Order: sequence, then C-alpha cells, then structure tokens
Amino acid sequence: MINIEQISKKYKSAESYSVKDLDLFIAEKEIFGLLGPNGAGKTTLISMLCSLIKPTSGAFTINGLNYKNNKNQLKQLIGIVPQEYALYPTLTAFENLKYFGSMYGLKGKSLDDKINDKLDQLGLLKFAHKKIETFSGGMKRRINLIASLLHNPNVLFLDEPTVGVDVQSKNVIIDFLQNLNKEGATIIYTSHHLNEAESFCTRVAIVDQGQLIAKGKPAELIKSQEGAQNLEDVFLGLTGKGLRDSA
Ligand SMILES: Nc1ncnc2c1ncn2[C@@H]1O[C@H](COP(=O)(O)OP(=O)(O)OP(=O)(O)O)[C@@H](O)[C@H]1O
Repeated sequence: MINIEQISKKYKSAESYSVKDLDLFIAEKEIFGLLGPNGAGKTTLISMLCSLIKPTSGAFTINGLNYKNNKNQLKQLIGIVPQEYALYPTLTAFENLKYFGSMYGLKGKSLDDKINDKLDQLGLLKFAHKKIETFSGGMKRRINLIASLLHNPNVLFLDEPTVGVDVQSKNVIIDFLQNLNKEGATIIYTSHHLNEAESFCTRVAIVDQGQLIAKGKPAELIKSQEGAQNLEDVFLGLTGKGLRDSA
C-alpha cells in the first residue's frame, strides 16, 4: 500500500544525494522499521513520505494516493510523529492536544473523550492539566504520539519515537503501537534500537548512504548472514564498524 519508486533527494545546499534511487513496497498493517547509521537518509525518506519535503526525483503512493494530486487526502490518511517535540511548553497537555485535534477539524466532546482515552492508555491522564514544561522527555514523547493520531490515521510514521526515553516509557510506547497495529494501523518507524526493531517489526530495511542495502523479516535477515546472532550483527556486517560523523 506504500509504493516507493526510484525516489531520490538532494538538498539544495548538499553536494551529494541523501536518498538515491530507492525502491520499496510496504504492505498494509506492517510494522516496518527503517534502520541505518547516522546520516543514512532515514529522516529524509520519512519526511518525503509525509510530504514535508519534496523528492528531487521519483515518486511514491500511499493507498494509491500521491502527494502531487492528493495532498489533503494524504494528510487525513497519515499521522506523523517527528523527532523534535512540537508542543507548546506553557500550555497544558490537554490544551496542546485540543489544539492539534482542531487542526484536523476535530472538536467538542468527542475530541475531549478521545484525548482523555489516549492519555489514559499512555499513563498520562493524571497529568492532563499540567503544563508541558513540567513534563519529562518520555512524557513529552507520549503526548507527541497522541497529537499525531487524534484523527485516526491509517498509516503512522514515527521518527525515532523511543530515543532518549526510559525503559518504562519505551515499553508503554511500544505496547501502545502494537495495539494500534492490531486495530489495523500500518506503522513505519525509524530507530537505532536494533533489539527493539528485531522484536517489534514485521520487516525492516537497512539504509546506508541513501541507498537500501537490505530488507526483509528480521529472522530472515539474521539467517541469511553467516555468523549473525541478531539484527545488530547483520547491521554491523552490512554497514561496517566505522563512525559516520559528518558536518
Ligand atoms: N536540510 C538539509 N540540508 C542539507 N543536507 C541535509 C539536510 N537534512 C539532512 N541532510 C543530510 O542528508 C543526509 C541524510 O540525513 P538524514 O537526517 O536523513 O539521516 P538519518 O538517517 O535520519 O540520520 P540520523 O540517524 O542521524 O537521524 C546527511 O548527510 C545529512 O547531513
């Protein structure tokens, strides 16, 4: 249902491509992990799929919709959880979520009920009327997650949703996403947590230097690489052990 064909992105100020000629198909109801070293192009790819930036060339469709002709329909279909918090620190959690809901035309009691329900599911109901500036990183990430799905998106994109959060918050987020998936949502997420991806994802793709270098079910990838015990072994085998710093 997500069909990506020969997609490439070269930022105006960049000398080389951040994503190059990438083909990928993601089926409905998958939990799909995009993995890769720093600077591999994961955020760039996800940002194109969310129509936040335009591809330099190539194309993609989500449920047959394309970003050139169906931008508004795509906006209703997808939810986006960015890496950075997009919350107003001096407003309460509830006020923030009311604001995000209103951007999708949601309002009234049905919106309030939905916000309370999601806050409850993510263990935050008792903090509903506290200001965001008093929240920990893990709490803000969970609010960010709720903000992205008040309009019931079919497809949820998450850019490193569990980075910098404690184990408890991480488990709550993963369980919550697994439940969403059971209810029918397709989930595409980027991560550096390979153990997490190994157990959480139905399939993963490993991206390096803007190109897809492997894809498949975690167990199949592990089996296909000699000596690999886990996804981390596969990842290091394919991407090498060198640092990927750049500036
Ligand atoms: N706005 C931009 N302008 C120019 N170059 C960019 C821009 N955004 C990203 N890049 C470059 O594109 C490449 C891919 O970056 P991207 O953020 O997509 O990687 P990533 O896999 O998400 O990395 P990380 O794991 O560190 O988040 C990098 O070389 C980065 O420096």
